[in-house]
Amino acid sequence: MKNFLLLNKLLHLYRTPEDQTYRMLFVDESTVKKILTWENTFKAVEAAMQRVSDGRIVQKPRIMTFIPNTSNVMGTMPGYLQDKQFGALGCKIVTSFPNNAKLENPLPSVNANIMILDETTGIMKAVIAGTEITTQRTAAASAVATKYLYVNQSKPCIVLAVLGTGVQGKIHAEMFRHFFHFQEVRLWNRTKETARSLAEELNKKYNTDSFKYYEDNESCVRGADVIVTTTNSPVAIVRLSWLKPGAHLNAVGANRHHFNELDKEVYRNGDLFVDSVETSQAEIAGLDSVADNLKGEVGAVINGTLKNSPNDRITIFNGIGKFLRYRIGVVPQKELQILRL
Ligand SMILES: NC(=O)C1=CN([C@@H]2O[C@H](COP(=O)(O)OP(=O)(O)OC[C@H]3O[C@@H](n4cnc5c(N)ncnc54)[C@H](OP(=O)(O)O)[C@@H]3O)[C@@H](O)[C@H]2O)C=CC1
Ligand SMILES: O=C(O)C1=NCCCC1
Repeated sequence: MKNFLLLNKLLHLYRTPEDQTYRMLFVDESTVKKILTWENTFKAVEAAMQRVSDGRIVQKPRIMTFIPNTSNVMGTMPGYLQDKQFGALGCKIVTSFPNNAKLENPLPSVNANIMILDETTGIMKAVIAGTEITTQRTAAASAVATKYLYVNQSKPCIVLAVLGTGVQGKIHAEMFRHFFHFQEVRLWNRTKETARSLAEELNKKYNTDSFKYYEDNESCVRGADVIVTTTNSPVAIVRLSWLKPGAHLNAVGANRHHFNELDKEVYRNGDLFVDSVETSQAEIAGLDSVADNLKGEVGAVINGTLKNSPNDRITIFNGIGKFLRYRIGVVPQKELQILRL
């Protein structure tokens, strides 16, 4: 992290000496794209998960505003972290409008902005475009969970199956291959052509033939070591009988239909880990029915206060998405000149 300093330090520079108020800093999407790296996003998410489990946060379940008669939703995620280096008071607003992807000129279906407020005055200091941060952060959360629940157990990273090849499917496929060196990355999508063309695009980009297109979800999942689901599917797209003992799953799809991409039997026969027990209990419909399978937080595994599952157990990570995950480590000071208003 040599070139990276933290946003809160940067923001001190915006205090004007005359009136001691802050100028508002706006960091747009293209600036974020220039300065974010997968490595730093991974480290930020890893640190944030640890802090959630250390109890060094104030973070209530987010407020989801469902827009009637549509599948559109706005999530509001306030949070506070007391920490000299990483401290933050802020709020992310994220929308999920699934039909954006089908527009004549497609837009991302998930869009976000992050507001940062001064911890002593409560004055807003910055608005940071949060769509790329959300994209990378979500895949990094799955990657951190996979590292601590699966890879660190010396389990094989040969075959990755990615179900759903929208924005999240694509970044999961690329990031997981980058971090864990999967030999084969299988891609399945409801609209088959999208998976086929993504496999082609990624094989070309990385000069490889490891990205494989699959016609049906069952054959995509059978034999996979790690499975990622990134769809809006309201019904299960992964069944227990397709899974290898000891496989790891990251269930990312989280719109109106939290918790539905994996068949209930998968949860009943697996160990479930989350990023925050408190917010997951509030948000994940049906969690009560598999309460015995909820083992705890990934951060607790990282901190060493929660034991990993036995090697032949199926493990599942359900990430909900948190303001604090976005806040830390996001803006490198090296870009100070670019960001100075
Ligand atoms: N947990 C978290 O923190 C986050 C969760 N998400 C969630 O991840 C999911 C994917 O997001 P993103 O990639 O940005 O969205 P995209 O719109 O880019 O992709 C949506 C994907 O879902 C598939 N899909 C939609 N409806 C169905 C269905 N009924 N059955 C099967 N597949 C379906 C689409 O397939 P097709 O091409 O056929 O339409 C496409 O592959 C969403 O549920 C989103 O809310 C996203 C970001 C953060
Ligand atoms: O946490 C997030 O960010 C999201 N959660 C569910 C909907 C899309 C974005």
